Order: sequence, then structure tokens, then C-alpha cells
Amino acid sequence: MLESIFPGYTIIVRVLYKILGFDVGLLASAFVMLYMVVWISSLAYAKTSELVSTHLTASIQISNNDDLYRYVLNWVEEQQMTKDARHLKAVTLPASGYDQEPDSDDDSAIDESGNFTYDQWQRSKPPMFWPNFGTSLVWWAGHPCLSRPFRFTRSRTERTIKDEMSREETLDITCFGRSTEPIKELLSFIQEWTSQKGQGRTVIRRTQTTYDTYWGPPIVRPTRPLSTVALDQQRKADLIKDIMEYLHPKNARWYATRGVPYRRGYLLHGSPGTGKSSLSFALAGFFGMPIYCISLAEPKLTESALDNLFSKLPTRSIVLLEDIDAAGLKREDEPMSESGLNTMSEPNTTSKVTGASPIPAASGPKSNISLSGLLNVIDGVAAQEGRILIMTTNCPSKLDDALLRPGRTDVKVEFTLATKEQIRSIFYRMYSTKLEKGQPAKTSGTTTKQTPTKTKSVQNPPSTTNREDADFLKLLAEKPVLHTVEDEQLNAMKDEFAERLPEGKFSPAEIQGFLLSRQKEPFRALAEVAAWRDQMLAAKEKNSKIF
Ligand SMILES: Nc1ncnc2c1ncn2[C@@H]1O[C@H](COP(=O)(O)OP(=O)(O)OP(=O)(O)O)[C@@H](O)[C@H]1O
Repeated sequence: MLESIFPGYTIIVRVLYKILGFDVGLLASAFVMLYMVVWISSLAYAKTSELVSTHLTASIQISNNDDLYRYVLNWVEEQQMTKDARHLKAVTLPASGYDQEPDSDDDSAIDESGNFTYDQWQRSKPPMFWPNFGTSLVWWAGHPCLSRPFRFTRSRTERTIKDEMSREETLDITCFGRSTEPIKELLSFIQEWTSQKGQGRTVIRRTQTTYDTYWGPPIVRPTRPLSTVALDQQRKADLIKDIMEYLHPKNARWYATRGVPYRRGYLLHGSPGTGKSSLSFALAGFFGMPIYCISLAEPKLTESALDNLFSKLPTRSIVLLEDIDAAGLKREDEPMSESGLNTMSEPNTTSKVTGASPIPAASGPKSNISLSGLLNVIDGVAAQEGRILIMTTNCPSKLDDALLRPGRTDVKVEFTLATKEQIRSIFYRMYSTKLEKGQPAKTSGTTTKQTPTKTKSVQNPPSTTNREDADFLKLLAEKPVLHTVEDEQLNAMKDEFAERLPEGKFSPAEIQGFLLSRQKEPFRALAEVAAWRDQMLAAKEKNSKIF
């Protein structure tokens, strides 16, 4: 047979036999046989695999645009599979945003001088391992006595639109059998696993723009307790009750039977730094809902992209449109001023929101979105039912009445400059050690009732030969000692602190900023607040004269 494929084969074999003394033809025949066996086996394997995957397996595909994609990869990372698998993808930080912050008791970020070094912390974190592009196998014991294999196939496609390349990844989960039920079970298990892992955290989504604007990957942050937002208790309670009532499952039917769109809008308005954004994030954490933030001033955001973003919102979510007045929304029939800014920023005398003074035109980046475009998106067909829309503004008088009408803005909450109660609350929260849920405050001082001092603890600075450097390092090593104050005394101090500050003059952010720079020194804060107050009031007075 070989003679017919290679003419002259017999002669070559005879010559070689004479030279070498053994039959090379036997070797060649054995090799050809082996090759045939391997070829036929791989063909049979490919055919059988094809038949099995077509007729005896079920699969579900997940796109990387879906949150589930990351949930599954994170879950796979936790499985034994990543220890056994031979082809993995290493990632330093999970795309879900989990655990991106060092824990308070994570000493790996502290260098020998007792200072925090982010670089060191990052280096100390082991990378995570995801299945690489291609196929991997994971065994999952969905039932106590049955562990079954699932095949994860991760693939990527690339496409170029308008000179910008976009990548789309997909994950196919396959199992034996003709039903997708085991995969659905696995997916709901993974969702449950993710939500347990995410307890006490708030999922934040922001827009991202490449050739198009879409929702970026989720960022997960520790939930901000509502109690940390100092606001009139009654107002806070009313707002929470309103949202609770709205979100109640029975309410959806109530809205449907009456033909009212099941949506609710809130306008949080007030001076900068009074807690509007903080309350929005705290509400998202309180109700366990993801919060989707959109900046209308984003230069690449178009009306169709905004429409698309709204259509991708999950049914129960919070949408936060921050500083909506600064986006410079304009009516289509509205002329542009000479400076190019739209003239809607003229004081709106018919505004229903009271108490706001005329505000000069905003000079920030202007939106591509027209007012009618935004209104269409807010209550158009793409708008999700069950959604909560929160708009924040420093200047409600600049907003068009159309945006403020019920159905778009159902509840308005005013945020004022700090009241006495807020001042007390901010002071107390800054220094109370009760808030660190059972964690003993890391303090190098003892409980004290002393008068203000500038006590410092001096740690061993790293050695250096340069005298100037050594002095500087010594200065760096001086750390303020945390004066832990007993609760009773702290309550008295917060009253005293509030006494020294006038009501309605400073924003909570300003007071917080003052206290933060004396983060461990309540006595110092109390001693220095009067001087700070006078300086700030003088500066404010001067500024108001300039403008
Ligand atoms: N009422 C408040 N209670 C507690 N902290 C507050 C409050 N108001 C502001 N802060 C603190 O001040 C900082 C800024 O607050 P935030 O961003 O929520 O204000 P804002 O009203 O949204 O400001 P802007 O209008 O400038 O966006 C945050 O660190 C927040 O913790």
C-alpha cells in the first residue's frame, strides 16, 4: 500500500535493510497504523461530542452586559475548580467591586512605621482567578447526594463601530441532559450566594461611554446607614415611609388597576453639601436597591443613549440625576444667550418650590439633552415601572415647571444649612466609639476627661542618615492620640459645640470638614470651633460682597 503512495518505497526499504540490518518498512507501517488510529479516534470523538452537545446537553448563555456574568465568574473563582484548572485568567480586583477597600483590621496595609500604604496593601492581596477564554469544568452539588458537572465556555467577539473597538464576552453554561433546569438552579443559587455576599453593601452603577453610553460595571460600597445623614427626623421618616408605601408589592397592583404609571419621583433640593447625595445612597442601601447615577452634563450623552439607559434599568431601582439644574436643560424653542448658555436659568417666578433666591446662570458643562428629551425618557415607554427617580439640585428655582409637576416630581425635600440638631448629631457621630459595632476603638490613649491638650504619640521613625530627613520623619511619626470620651461627656460636649455655632449658616459638609481635620481630637475641636466660626463667617461675608 505504501508503494502506491510513495513510488520507489520498496527499493528504499531494501537499501536501508542492507545498510542498517533491520526492516524499516515494519516501523513505517506501525507509524502509519498509529496515525490512522489517532485520526479516526479524534474524528469519532469530535463527531460524538457534536452529537452529545446537540442532542444530550442543555445550555444557557450569559452576556457580559448582564450582572449575572460577573456573579457567575466570582462564584467560579470560589470553587475548587480554580485550584485544579490549568488555564485561568488572573485579575487583581474583581469587576464586581467587592472587597476593594482594606478592612479596618487589615494590618497588611500598615508599614513598619505604622503608616498606611495602599501600594503595600494591593501587593498583599492575592489575585483572583477566573476561567480563561475556552472551556472549564465545575462540579456543583446542587442536591445533597448529587454532584454534577457544568461546562463553562467563555468566549469573546470583537467588533469595530465608528473606529472604536468594542468587545463582547459571553459565557455558556452547559450540563448533561435535555433540560436547562439544573443550570437555572445553579444560576439562582449563584444569585442567592451573591446577594448574601453583598449584604450590608450598596450597588452603584454609573454610565460609561465608548462608542455608546451604557451602564458600567457595578461598584459595591459599604451601605451608608440612614442614621448617619443628619436631617430633621420627621422629614426623614416621612420620606422613608413614602418610599416604603410606594414599594409595597400591593401598591403595584393599585397603580395598575387605576391606570397610573407605577413610578415615583423625588426632588432633593438645598445648598451644596447639605446631604442630598448622601441621603440618596443611604436610601439605596436601606431598601437594598441598586442605585444608577447619570450625569446629564456628560458631553457624549445623547437623548437616544439616555432612552437606552432607562430601558436597561431593572424594575426595582433608584435612578439618581444629580445637580439637574447644572446640566442646562433647555426647551427646544428656547433661544441661546450670547454666551451660549441657555436662558432657562433666569429666575423662574412661577416655580412651585419656595424659598430660593434668583440664581445666576450655571457656567458648567451643558447637556446635549433637551428638556423635552428628558421628560420623554422619564415618562416614556422605555421608563421602567417600579422605579424611583431622585433628582438633586442646588437651585430648584432654575427647574422648569414641567419637571416639577406631580408624576415626575411627587415629593420635594428641602435640605437646609445645618440646624442645631444636625450640628449636635454630626459632632456626636464623629467622636462616638459606640458606632464601630463592637470593635474596640484603636486608641493609644485611655478614657479621659481632661481639658484640651495636643497630646501626641511618637512612634519609632524609620532610620535615616540625613538630619533634615530624620527631623521630617519624626514630625510624620507624631500622631494625634484618639481621645475616647465617655458617652455622657460626649453628649455634653455636642451641646456645647452646637452652642458655639449659629444655626443655618454652615452646611453639614463644612462642619464635617472642620471636624475631620480634628478627627481624633474632640477637645481640640471644641476649643477651636469659635475661631473657625468667626473666620468662616468673615470669609462668607466677604464673598457675598464680591458677588
Ligand atoms: N445632612 C448631612 N448629614 C451628614 N453628613 C452630611 C450631611 N450633609 C452633608 N454631609 C457630608 O458632607 C459631604 C457632602 O455631602 P453630599 O454630597 O451628600 O451633599 P450634597 O447636598 O449632595 O452636595 P452637592 O449639592 O454639592 O452635590 C458628605 O461627605 C456627607 O457625609
